[in-house]
Amino acid sequence: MSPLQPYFQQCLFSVSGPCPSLYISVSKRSFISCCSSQSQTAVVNGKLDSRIAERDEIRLGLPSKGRMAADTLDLLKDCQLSVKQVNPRQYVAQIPQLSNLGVWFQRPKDIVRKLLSGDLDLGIVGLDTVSEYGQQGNEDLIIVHDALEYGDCHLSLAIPKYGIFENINSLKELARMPQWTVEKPLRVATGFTYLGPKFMKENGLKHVIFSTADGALEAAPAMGIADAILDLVSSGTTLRENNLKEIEGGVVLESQAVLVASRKALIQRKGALDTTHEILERFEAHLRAIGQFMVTANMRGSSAEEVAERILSQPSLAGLQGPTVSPVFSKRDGKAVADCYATVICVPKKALYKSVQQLRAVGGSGVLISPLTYIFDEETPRWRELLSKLGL
Ligand SMILES: Nc1ncnc2c1ncn2[C@@H]1O[C@H](COP(=O)(O)OP(=O)(O)OP(=O)(O)O)[C@@H](O)[C@H]1O
Ligand SMILES: O=P(O)(O)OC[C@H]1O[C@H](OP(=O)(O)OP(=O)(O)O)[C@H](O)[C@@H]1O
Ligand SMILES: [Mg+2]
Repeated sequence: MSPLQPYFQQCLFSVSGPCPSLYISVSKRSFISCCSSQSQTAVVNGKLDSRIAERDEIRLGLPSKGRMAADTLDLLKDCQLSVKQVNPRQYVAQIPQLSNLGVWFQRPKDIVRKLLSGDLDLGIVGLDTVSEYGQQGNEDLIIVHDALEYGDCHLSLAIPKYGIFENINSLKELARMPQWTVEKPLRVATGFTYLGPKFMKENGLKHVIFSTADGALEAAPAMGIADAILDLVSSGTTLRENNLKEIEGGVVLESQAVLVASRKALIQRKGALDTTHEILERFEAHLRAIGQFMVTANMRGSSAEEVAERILSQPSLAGLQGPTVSPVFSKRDGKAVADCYATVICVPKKALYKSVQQLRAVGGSGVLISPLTYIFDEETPRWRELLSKLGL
């Protein structure tokens, strides 16, 4: 029997107050996943007990399947944080570089729920999932990195291109349509039952009702089940193929993969903040590096300054902080003499060929190009931001 079971029996639906999202999750969604036996958040004698579960490992939740799964593993691999998973059906794995961390594969929405319940400490999911299942505004979730640069999509309202909607192209026009009344509200099909109503309310649409389904929502208008849908869009193909259109002002949220953490875990769990710092630094340094190449070349010249001046005369050769120019020594008459210089610069991928041409134009030869793994800068702004969100 879990140590919390007696509490659950006494106060099954009294988990509220400081943690309202837990209450909503319990009443509207999966009770079991929110009230895991390992979570130590419970109301005892009217007080919130917010101790975190005792365990030695820090837990990172990663998507077990779906469109985020492979890209998440690729990102970690590119950051030299490869996940060692014996086979894809095994839901627990390790990252050898982070010895105090265990990886748990879960469905994206369960990652967010388990962060809230204290069963996970860190997770990687889409911002849409955090916003929907983390009930934005909940103080216990912190976005550590908000732009991991994959899983891009947006949550958007879409209506049919035909019939009464033919000339409706904005949310304002949709709201002004005389058709929507108390008796006959606008019917919206969505899987986003928290963000959907919130968005409509914020935008002053009064007569709206929602229905929900797990997928293929784009069929709902043609089936006569709904007037509009609210769903994720990336390429726009599914909308187009189902004769639907997005409207001005209808985007609820722009989303991409994010690193999210439990505030409680960062503050209370031993090692969690240090591990988060390392993951954040590696992500930042890698994401900074993927847009850049390192270019090295030899340059003849009379001095390092003269070579640097020639390089800086070219618009694409400034590098991240100006070019590095170092003497290359050869022995002449028994003496070490520098008559050639090596230059190293970082060049954005899209300017690569232009940079090579410009290097050659100012006397560069033997140009070598290598991909960059990391660019570690000074302390990242995201880390400072995280510390300030934690009040540290
Ligand atoms: N075109 C897209 N459609 C849906 N999700 C997308 C799209 N592009 C990127 N994503 C991201 O991928 C996530 C969906 O991943 P996945 O399909 O694995 O989850 P899911 O469908 O919510 O899971 P489940 O099958 O458990 O309902 C979204 O939350 C979003 O962040
Ligand atoms: O803009 P697009 O690139 O066409 O992508 C959008 C579609 O992709 C997702 O569905 P998914 O493939 O997950 O299928 P489902 O709706 O059955 O879950 C989403 O729910 C949209 O239907
Ligand atoms: Mg899906």
